[in-house]
Parts: sequence; structure tokens; C-alpha cells
Amino acid sequence: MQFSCDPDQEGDELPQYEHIYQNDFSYRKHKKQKEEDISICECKFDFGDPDSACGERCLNVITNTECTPGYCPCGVYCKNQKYQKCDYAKTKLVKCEGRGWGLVALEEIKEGQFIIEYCGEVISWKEAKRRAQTYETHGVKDAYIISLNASEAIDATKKGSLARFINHSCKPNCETRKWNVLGEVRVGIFAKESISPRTELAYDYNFEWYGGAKVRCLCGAVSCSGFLGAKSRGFQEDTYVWEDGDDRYSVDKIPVYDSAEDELTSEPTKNVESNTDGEKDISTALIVQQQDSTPMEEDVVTEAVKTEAPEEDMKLLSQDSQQVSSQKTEIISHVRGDSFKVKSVPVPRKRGRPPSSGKAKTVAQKHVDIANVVQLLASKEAQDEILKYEEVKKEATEELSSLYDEIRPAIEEHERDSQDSVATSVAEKWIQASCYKLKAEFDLYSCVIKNIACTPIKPQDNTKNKPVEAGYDDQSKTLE
Ligand SMILES: C[S@@+](CC[C@H](N)C(=O)[O-])C[C@H]1O[C@@H](n2cnc3c(N)ncnc32)[C@H](O)[C@@H]1O
Repeated sequence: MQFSCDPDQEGDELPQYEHIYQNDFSYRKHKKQKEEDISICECKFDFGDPDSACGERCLNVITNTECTPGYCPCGVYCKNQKYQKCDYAKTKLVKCEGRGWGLVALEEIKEGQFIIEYCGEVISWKEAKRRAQTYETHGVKDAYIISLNASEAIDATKKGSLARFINHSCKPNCETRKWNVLGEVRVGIFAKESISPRTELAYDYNFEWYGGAKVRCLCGAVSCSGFLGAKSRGFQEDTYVWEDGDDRYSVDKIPVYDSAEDELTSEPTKNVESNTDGEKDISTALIVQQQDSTPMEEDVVTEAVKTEAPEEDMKLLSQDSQQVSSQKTEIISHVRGDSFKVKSVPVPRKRGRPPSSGKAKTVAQKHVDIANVVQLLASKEAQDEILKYEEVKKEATEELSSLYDEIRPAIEEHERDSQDSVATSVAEKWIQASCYKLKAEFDLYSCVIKNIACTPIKPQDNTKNKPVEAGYDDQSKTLE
């Protein structure tokens, strides 16, 4: 990165905002983590091996979930409570040429290390868009709103942690990651590579832009895309750009001041440590959408078996993924009381999910016409056996469909509350019914194969289609 931040340079006017160490929940209550939803890892602390206390191999660390105090088997030695303990890397706020303030590392930071939490006010997307417009109207030049999940955003404009000062780069040394902490999703800045002291920290904003200023990117990377948020939808749709003497901006149309939206007139309640001056101009009605929040790609099934509730299956399985991040895998992890929890595990594309080529994946599935198979069999016993299994499969399918209707309210509620995982009881029911259906399908198809292979086939009516010499050929055609 070719940044021009001088770590030795002391800032003049320091920005005004309220410094917070945890997200602010004025808009809604902080979720209360249910005991049944607490993930308990299987780590055992060994005094001779410090890594044994919730290190890289900890089940919770692997699933981006912090251990809950009082429940972790490693007790006070647990190392997986970094967000809760504000276990941040040492950083310093500095002035960066042309880009306002920025954050530099003050110590060696290891690749993958948690650097700092991005804290701010947790608000709905609707509110985020409203605020973005208000900020724009008031000439606010720096954007501090980032995506939290499908329905909420974090606004660090007026309240936030030092992470709000981390600038954008098209070739960043940091990235954002989402973690589950005591039942809430939280956003952290992590090192993408090892970072030496005095280096500026930066991540790729990948702006979700809702109008206002187009900011010229001054990251200096060879691969620089020119503007902040150049890939965003808003950027494509709108045209105007700021120009106020600062070469980051240029203007096509001047925003009109509307006193009805005068939200910024109230002074921030507290200044950051060395604040001296409240003149910091905050800008652009941009909303930052994190890189990892693109919609989940769903596999497209072509030539599919007409299973009775495939969409519901897909819907339920993708709920969590869409809530927290697209690059996720649903996994079932062990939780307290021998129950299970369906969780979303953020897996950055490059590390987990194979990169999408943008093409739909084709999963070929074949239809087995049971009635036709039964007709082919000469043995009444074999026919009955297959029909019996088909009946069980129908029941299992119906049960899964009706279960979906039953749990739909819970799923919808979970969506409304932007929960990141449905309740354990709901997940358990769904898993049970899905397994039952899969087993019924398996039993049916194994019974079909067994009977086709082992029982006599009815002689074919020669007047109809061409004669069948070998029963096996014909049956395998049926199964094709
Ligand atoms: C989250 S704030 C970062 C802190 C900000 N520099 C400050 O002084 O408060 C994002 C804003 O910083 C500025 N910024 C960040 N990265 C930039 C870059 N690469 N080029 C130009 N401006 C940048 C833009 O004004 C952007 O809206």
C-alpha cells in the first residue's frame, strides 16, 4: 500500500464523536442469549500448552462464536472472548494526507489477528438510509455506516470505536469479519496479512451507496478502482459528485438543506480523548456494505425429482446465511444439554466456499416412477413392499411440509428480529423431519433396486412397445 500517513504527526483538530466500546442499542434491545443457544466448546485447558485454551482448534473459534463466560470449560483461561474483553491491537489515530484521519498499527500484528471491533449504533437499514440522506443534506463528508446483517447496519457517525477511522484501500491489509458474541452479531477488523508497526490499517469498504458524494479513492494501489464504492449499486445509479476544494470530491448538484431533517444539530455528547475542536466535517451519504454480504448463491436444481418441499428446504437452510453473510456454511455444532444448534459460519470465499463463477451449479437428479416400476414386477410381494415404502416416504414428505407451516412463524419472527440462528428447538424439529424424509427416500429406492435385481419381471406385452429380452436392461432404463 502506498499510504501517506505519518504516525509521528500529531493531529490538529480532532474529530468529535462519542467513543464507545460496545455497540449502542438505542433502537432495539440487545438480544438475550438463551441458555439452550449457548455454544460450549470442548477445549480442555492444559497448563503446559497455552494454546489449549480456546485457540485455533476451539470449536467456537472455528465457527466465529465467542465463548460465553461461565460456560467455557477453560474458565478464566479462555482466549476466545476478545470482543467482550476489548482485546484490541495497539493502534494510533493519525492524519492521512487527503483522506482525513486514519489508524496506524503501533505493534506487530499477525495475519488473522483480531485488531478492533467496529462499534456504533445498531440501526435498521431503513433508518440507515434515512440517516445517510440527512448526513448528505448536511454536507457530512465521511461515511461511517456499514452493514451488520440483512436488516441492520452499524452507524459510527456520532458514536463509535476507533475502527470508524480505518480508511479504505483497494489493496487492503485488513478485512471485516462477523462474529457471534453472546447472541449478537458483531463486526471486527482482522489482519489479512502480517502488519508491521507504523503501517496504516485499511480494508476494502465495498460501499453499498445510496446517493450523495462520489469520493475519489486516494489509496494509491495499482489496482485502485478510482472511487470509493465504485462497484456499488448506488454508484452506478447516481451521478453527482462533491467538489469543495478537497480533490476527493466534485459536484454536479448541490444538496438542498432541509431543516425538517435537522438531525445533526445536536452536539455529540463526548469527544474522543484528545479532542480539541468540533469542526470536523463529516461527509458523504454513503453506506458501506461489507465485502462479505453479497446474497448467497443458491444451487439450481435442473431435471429435479419432484420432491414435495424442496424450496422450503432450501429456504430454511439459507435463512442464517442470508442474515449474517453470504460466504457461510450451515453447520450443526454441539451446544449445551446435548441439543444442537444450526449456525451460520462465516467462511470467507477464498478460505472456504469455492469461488462462484456466476454460473448456476447443475445437480442432475432423476425421477423414479414408482407406479411404473411396480407394474414391471411379477411378484405381488415385491410390489407391496415397494408400495409400503412409497407410503412411508409420502408421509415423511407431508410431515416435513406441515412442519414447515408450523415453524414458519418462528422463522419469520427470527427474520424480523434479525436473529442469526433460529431457536434450537425449531432447528431440532426441522433436522429430525428432514432426516426422517431422507431415510424414507433411501429405504424406498433401496427396496426398488433390490426388487428389480432379485425378483422376476413380468413378461412384456409384445403388441405394445418393442419386446424386452433382458429384464435388467429394461429396469435400468426405468431408473435412468
Ligand atoms: C469510515 S471514514 C474513515 C475515517 C475518515 N478518514 C475520518 O477522517 O474520519 C470513511 C471516509 O474516509 C474517507 N476515505 C477513506 N478511505 C479513503 C480513500 N482511500 N480515499 C479517499 N478518501 C477516503 C472518505 O471520506 C470516507 O467517506
